[in-house]
Formats: sequence, C-alpha cells, structure tokens
Amino acid sequence: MRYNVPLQRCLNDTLYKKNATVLSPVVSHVRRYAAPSEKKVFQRIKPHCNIGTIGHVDHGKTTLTAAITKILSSKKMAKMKQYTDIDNAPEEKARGITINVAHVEYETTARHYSHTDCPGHADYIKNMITGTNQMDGAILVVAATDGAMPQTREHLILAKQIGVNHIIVFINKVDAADSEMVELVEMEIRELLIEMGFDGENIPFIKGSALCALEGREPEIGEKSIEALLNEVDKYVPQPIRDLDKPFMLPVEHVYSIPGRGTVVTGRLERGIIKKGNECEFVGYNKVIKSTITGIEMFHKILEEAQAGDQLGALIKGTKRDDLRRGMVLAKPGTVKMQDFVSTQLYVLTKDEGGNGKPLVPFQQMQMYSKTWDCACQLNIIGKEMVMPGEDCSVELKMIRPMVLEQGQRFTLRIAGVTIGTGVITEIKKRLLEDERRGLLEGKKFREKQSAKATE
Ligand SMILES: Nc1nc2c(ncn2[C@@H]2O[C@H](COP(=O)(O)OP(=O)(O)OP(=O)(O)O)[C@@H](O)[C@H]2O)c(=O)[nH]1
Ligand SMILES: [Mg+2]
Repeated sequence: MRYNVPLQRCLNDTLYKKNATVLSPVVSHVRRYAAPSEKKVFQRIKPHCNIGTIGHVDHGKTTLTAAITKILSSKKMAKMKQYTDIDNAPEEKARGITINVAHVEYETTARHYSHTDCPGHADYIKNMITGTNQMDGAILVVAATDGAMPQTREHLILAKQIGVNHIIVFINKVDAADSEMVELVEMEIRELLIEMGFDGENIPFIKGSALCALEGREPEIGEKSIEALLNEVDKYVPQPIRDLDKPFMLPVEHVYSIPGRGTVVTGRLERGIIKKGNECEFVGYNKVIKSTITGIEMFHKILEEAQAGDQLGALIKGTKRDDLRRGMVLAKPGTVKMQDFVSTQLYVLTKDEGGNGKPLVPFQQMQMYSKTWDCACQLNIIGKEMVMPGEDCSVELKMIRPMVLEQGQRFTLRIAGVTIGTGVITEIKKRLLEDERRGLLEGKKFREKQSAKATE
C-alpha cells in the first residue's frame, strides 16, 4: 500500500522511532494528511474559501444560492440544489443556540467554496455572531425592485462589526425593474456601503436575475450574471491567511509538574506551528512569563514540531508549575496582548435556548468565558436601556483582570452558572486604570460578602 509523500514520511518517523508500538500517532497523522490512495476522500486541490449570501428578506438570497449550484452543476463543479433543499435548512446547535443554516458546497476553476444561506433574519444574526460559519467574504443581495431595506443595513453593520471586510453586491430581480431604477439602486447601495465604512466606490456590483438563471430564461441577465458574479468572488475576496501561517498560540488547559522532567502544559494548538527549541511567552492574569519549549509530545510520543489543531503537551524550561495557570496563553513572544476593556456584539439567549429568560441591564456583573479562561466582568449596554432574550446588541465589557483578547474572538457570558449570551469582540478599547479595575474587583467582593450574609 502506497501513501502520499508527507504521510509516508511521518509513518517512517513514527514507526521507526524507538519504542514506537502504539498506533495512535499514526492514526492521527493519517487523519491530518491523507488517506490511502484506494479510498475516495476529499481532495484538497483548490484553496478553500467560506462565503455566504446576506440581505433583506425576500430579496432572493436562496434563489441566488440555488442558481449558483445550477449553473456550476452544468460544468460538473457543483451538485444542483433545489430551492427547497436550501430553504429547509437543517437545525444546527452552536453553543446552545439553534440556528437554521444551509451549507452548500461548490467550486469554480479557482477555488472550492462553502456557501452559507440562512432561512430567516434571526438565523443570519445568530450565525454571524456565533461564527457558526465564519465568512471570508459575503454576497449582499439587493432586489432592484426595493433597494436598501432595514435588513440590508443591519446585515452590513454586523458584517463590518465582526470583520467580514469583503462584500460583493448582486442587484437581483433586474427582470422586474427598469434600467433607471437599477442605476438608482446601485447609487444608493454604494452610498450606504461608504457610510458603513466599506470601500463603496470599488466594490464589484453585478446586476442580474437569480430567478431567470434558475429557470434557464434570458441568459444575458440569468446565467451570464451568475458567471460574472462567481468571477468577481474569485477575484475580489482574497484567499484568507490560514492558521498555519500565523504566529503560534495555544490556550493552556492544564499545567503539570513531572518529576525529573520539569513543567508540562497541555492544550490544543490554535494556530501556527511550534518546534522544539522555540522561545515562548505565557500571557494572562496580568502576567507575562518568558520561557522556552524544550519538548513536544502527542499521545505520549515525542514530536519535533506540532501544527495548528494538534492536542499536545509542551515541556517548558525554567518555569515553575505554580507560575503558570489554566487560561494563560502560550504564544510566540510579542504576538498577543492582554486587554480588559472591549466592545462586543452580543446575542442574548432565549429561555428555550438555555438562557435565564431575564433581560440584561447596564452595570450587571457576570462571568465571561473564552478560550480556556473565565473572568468576572461588568456589562455596559450601548444605546439601549436593556437587552431582552432573543435580541442582539452592542455591549462593552470591563474585566477585573487583563486577559488575552483579540478582535474577532468569541466568548460566552454566564450568570450563576447559566449561559445567558454569546458574542464576538468587535473592538479593543483603551486599558482600564489600575484603580478602576480594583473598583470592579472590590465591588464584586462586596457583593459576594452580601450574598454570603444573606444565605447565612
Ligand atoms: N422577478 C424576480 N423574482 C425573484 C428573483 N429572484 C428571486 N425572486 C423571487 O423573490 C422571492 C424571494 O426569494 P428568496 O430567494 O426566497 O428570497 P430570500 O432572500 O432567500 O428570502 P428570505 O430567506 O425569506 O430572507 C421568491 O418568490 C423568488 O421567486 C428574480 O431574479 N426576479
Ligand atoms: Mg432564503
């Protein structure tokens, strides 16, 4: 049996190493690299990109998704999906939230795509905030018969907030509108895009009719417009930098002291590649500790290097177990920062989704969970008196301890052990003053004492 080259190399590495009797590392590498050639597997030949359709209700997002699969299926680059297959999207659970979302797969000559379409406005909002399918770029669908509508605006605001920076516009239903109207809608949407902070002047606009393409009518505005759209998506949405190319980062899950060896931290490598001998930093709980990785292990076997996605143990030189804690982040020196004040976009769970059914109000204290840490924080709601379950809103969070936080990082909030919301960090704000943070901490201790007294 022949394997491909990287697999063969790692089989050699693993099997011929002393004491290599357990098969698990081999199995994990088989999964990571490729399967034996006689099995039919997903071939990673083209670069992969995640996109989706966004826009106001009834503007034609699902029709467009179906039309794309129809046009590409005639070139054997997709499986045709009927409108009803996409619109009856299966339920998906993401951190307790139920979202109806359809993932459609297709490819162009340049790339392989996963395309997200949601049946309803609420599902779009949840999908974008929870990052169930993080989009690298989005197709904004606008009906020429309506122009910009409330959800056109809302989806664009959210896209900007969570960092979907590449938008392409498809002006749909041009079969039902005159050309003057189409021009006016284009002008209106370009202005809206500029107002929202997108590159409105240069964003590609394609005008067509998804319905004509789906029904095989009027190829000029039907099939041709879909081809033009895909062409622009290939060109305009840049290939995202994959996690392997980024500086390494591993949220620490456990810290052990191994007699005769030293300190070992375990966790899943979130991005990058680590090698034996790499210098590193542990960051979190208001501390930065410099160290060196002297060994990497996976499934009790020694590795020279580990890649993003690997669950591993790293042996650390010269750092005591008591200095390190779960929740710290192991990273390439100087690549991550601690923060304690952030703006976020938050979705509040309904009671059915596992929430506590109560509205959130400003200055409420709660526990924030992200990566492997949790930390008490205080909430401030922007532009509203309160947020009801089932709603989303912009909120600011002040934390009692600085932790590693980055734009785009996801988190959940809990009160008394109940998850009440999930969100994404949209902006890092200026660090709090020491006094301000102490005030938050003392406020928390005071409340704890009060509640302890009350229960006595
Ligand atoms: N005339 C015309 N009608 C269209 C076109 N594209 C879609 N429609 C119609 O517009 C209606 C809404 O289309 P959908 O694709 O369901 O719209 P949607 O944006 O997915 O709607 P939601 O998922 O409910 O937000 C349907 O009746 C479609 O047949 C088009 O190019 N021309
Ligand atoms: Mg739809």
